Amino acid sequence: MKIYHPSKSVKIDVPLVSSKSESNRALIIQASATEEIELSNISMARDTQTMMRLLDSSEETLDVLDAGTTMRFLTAYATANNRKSIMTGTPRMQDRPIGILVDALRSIGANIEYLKKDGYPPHQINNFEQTSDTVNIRGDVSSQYISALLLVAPTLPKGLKVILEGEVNSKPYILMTLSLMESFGIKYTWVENEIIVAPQEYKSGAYTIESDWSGASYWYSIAALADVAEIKILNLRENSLQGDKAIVEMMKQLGVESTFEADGVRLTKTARADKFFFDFTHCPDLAQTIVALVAALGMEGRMIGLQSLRIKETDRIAALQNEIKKLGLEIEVVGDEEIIVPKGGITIEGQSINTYEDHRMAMAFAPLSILGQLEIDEPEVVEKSYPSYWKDLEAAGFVTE
Ligand SMILES: O=C(O)C1=C[C@@H](OP(=O)(O)O)[C@@H](O)[C@H](O)C1
Ligand SMILES: C=C(OP(=O)(O)O)C(=O)O
Repeated sequence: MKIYHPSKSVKIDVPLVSSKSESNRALIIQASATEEIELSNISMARDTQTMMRLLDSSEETLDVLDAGTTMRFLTAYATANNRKSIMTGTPRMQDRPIGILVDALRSIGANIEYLKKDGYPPHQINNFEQTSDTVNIRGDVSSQYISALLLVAPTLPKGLKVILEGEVNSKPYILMTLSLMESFGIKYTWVENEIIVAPQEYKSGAYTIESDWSGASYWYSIAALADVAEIKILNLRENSLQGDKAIVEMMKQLGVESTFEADGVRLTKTARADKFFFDFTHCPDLAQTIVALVAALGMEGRMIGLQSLRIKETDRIAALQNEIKKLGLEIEVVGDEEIIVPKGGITIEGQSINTYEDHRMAMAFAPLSILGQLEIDEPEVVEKSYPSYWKDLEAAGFVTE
């Protein structure tokens, strides 16, 4: 699909998609509760629609497609509810590790077998009888394993003590899980590296899902690149549960100021710093937006804390390196966790971007089409988290054909 922006002036109130991370947690809580839970503004993201469909399904095989949270949260949920299931997904999902979660569930009494490769989906969940109230789990691969355990913890007969080992990455996602649990009456303690959740029931309540801060990042990139930007993103809150609100801080270096209003956040252009630096350990989903943007602005940048990018929808470090190279700039990758963008700049006009079946590759590069016409491969990948992305961009004056 070709995309360009004829005027480089963007004036819009964006009706952003709602958060798939909040939605998928809230849906597991709703399914685990005996009392009524009312959820509003559930995300239209495919990952959330898949979660809803599978929670309602009576089939034995649960195919999550490419949804990481759906795979991890449903693995723990099916186990805790003694729901005999085969968990599977796309070929890429079958290459995304799940062994740390399966080992944790096995250590408290689950009987789970791998059907292809040890440590990876597909896997079969058999019977579960809780034999222990304590799990030890490393926190440096994916926080989703920890959130998955916590969401079911109150419903386990013995409750759960989760002992976190080593570094904990993506920590705001764990805090989001606990905050949402707390909204439905759950008490917990987190002291040093131990999170304790006693057996208890989720209480009735209502919750409105916030818009998606990860999706907001593409609008910040548009604001930074446009000549004129009058952009307001609707339904974002200053006291968000989402760690990707870190985009507000990050974009101060990249020339965009945020002002919170009652119904959303207003973006204004300001001066930018000479060099960009940020640690993405706790907000990995923002990395592609920012690497692409810094390259497009011709700035020098250093991004660290990127270790989880290699095991997401694609190897995102390799994907960024390949695509930015096509635009004429060699980014430097240091080990598995750091990218250095050299000062210079890129050429956009007439170039084409491969998206590697990764929604964030498409969404992170599309804003660069303010600077020239781009071709974006497999535009439908955005369905995973932000199905109305292209429609929203068209409303902001982008032309797609
Ligand atoms: O819990 C969540 O909702 C998520 C956690 C993060 O994954 P990791 O914990 O694997 O970094 C993030 O990348 C993903 O998009 C959503
Ligand atoms: C990594 C992501 O999602 P998940 O891990 O849930 O597939 C993402 O949305 O960028």
